[in-house]
Amino acid sequence: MLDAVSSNSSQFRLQITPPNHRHHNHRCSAATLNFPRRRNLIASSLPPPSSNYISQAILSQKFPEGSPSSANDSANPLPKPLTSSVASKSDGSRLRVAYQGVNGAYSELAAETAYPNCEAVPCDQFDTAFEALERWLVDRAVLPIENSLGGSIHRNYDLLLRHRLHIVGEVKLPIRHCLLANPGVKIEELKRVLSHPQALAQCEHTLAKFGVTREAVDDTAGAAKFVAFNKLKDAGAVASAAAARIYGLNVLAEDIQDDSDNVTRFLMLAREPIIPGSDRPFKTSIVFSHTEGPGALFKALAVFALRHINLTKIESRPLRNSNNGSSKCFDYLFYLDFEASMADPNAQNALRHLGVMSVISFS
Ligand SMILES: O=C(O)C(=O)Cc1ccccc1
Repeated sequence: MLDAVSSNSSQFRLQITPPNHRHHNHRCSAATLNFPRRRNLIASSLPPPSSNYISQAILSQKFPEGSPSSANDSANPLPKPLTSSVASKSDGSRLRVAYQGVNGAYSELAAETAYPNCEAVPCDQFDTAFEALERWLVDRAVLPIENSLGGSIHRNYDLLLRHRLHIVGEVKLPIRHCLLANPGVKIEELKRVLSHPQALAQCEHTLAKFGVTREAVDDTAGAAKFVAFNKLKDAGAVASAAAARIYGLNVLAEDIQDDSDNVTRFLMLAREPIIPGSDRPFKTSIVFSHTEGPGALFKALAVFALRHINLTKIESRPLRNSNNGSSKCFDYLFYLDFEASMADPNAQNALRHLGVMSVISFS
């Protein structure tokens, strides 16, 4: 159930009460996946692979209508045409962009950077933001996916697969953390510091020097709000300077991240995919799985290397419930980002090859 809940700061914050077993049908239940049949997979209706060896799904792009295909590839039909993405609302109203956290969170800043003049909508949890998008309560959702110090935000990779949404853009934000406390409180008086786990990890060494214990909460601005509203004297928060202004806290220390070069990459999600073009650089995200075999991953990556397509990121996540009672404990999903548009036949062929490879390997 999706409810709009009024928060103390006079704005709405979305909360969802999940019905029991809500996500059960989203779990992976077999050792191999046939992505195109799984409705929770985000974008693509790629033709089902002919074997279980490699299956794949496109996270961020689909093939454009009428895209060219070479004679060699004509046996393998292209996925269905795209629908167009909505850049701004036709009635002139502001784009509503859901983010996890409260006013002053970095994700809010990411939303405003990606969509200037948008209405950023705070949500209790990521699931809430995603469901708000799925239920047309908002037009976009924003999701932090990786940080230059803390690495990938694994939970958010998993979330991408649990929802039928499309990646339509990304922003990279420099993150400058501050240590915040109530007016009059000195650093020496702080016993604990509250923040998002990623923020705490990014400031690990600095916080260790201050001799405080770290307490993880849902978001940085939420930590600041909690410290302020409870007028805590022994607790501070790691959050942005904007959060300090919003909740009336003092900035005790600036730039407390362990490395000044601290950047977080956020994804923008929509219900509809964008139409990939060739007018500007595009990036495509896919997810695929493969079964065992020497060099399986090497061969999968080679389809891109052979075509001089640059990979920008690879991440693996365990495939849940894939064990099936066998002695093998781990199967993986691979998330891959590459620098090419799906309007580019070279990229189309690479993905076909990824599928075709499975036929070759099994025959
Ligand atoms: O908690 C926040 O403010 C977020 O938006 C998540 C986050 C936390 C730390 C760095 C970047 C994003």
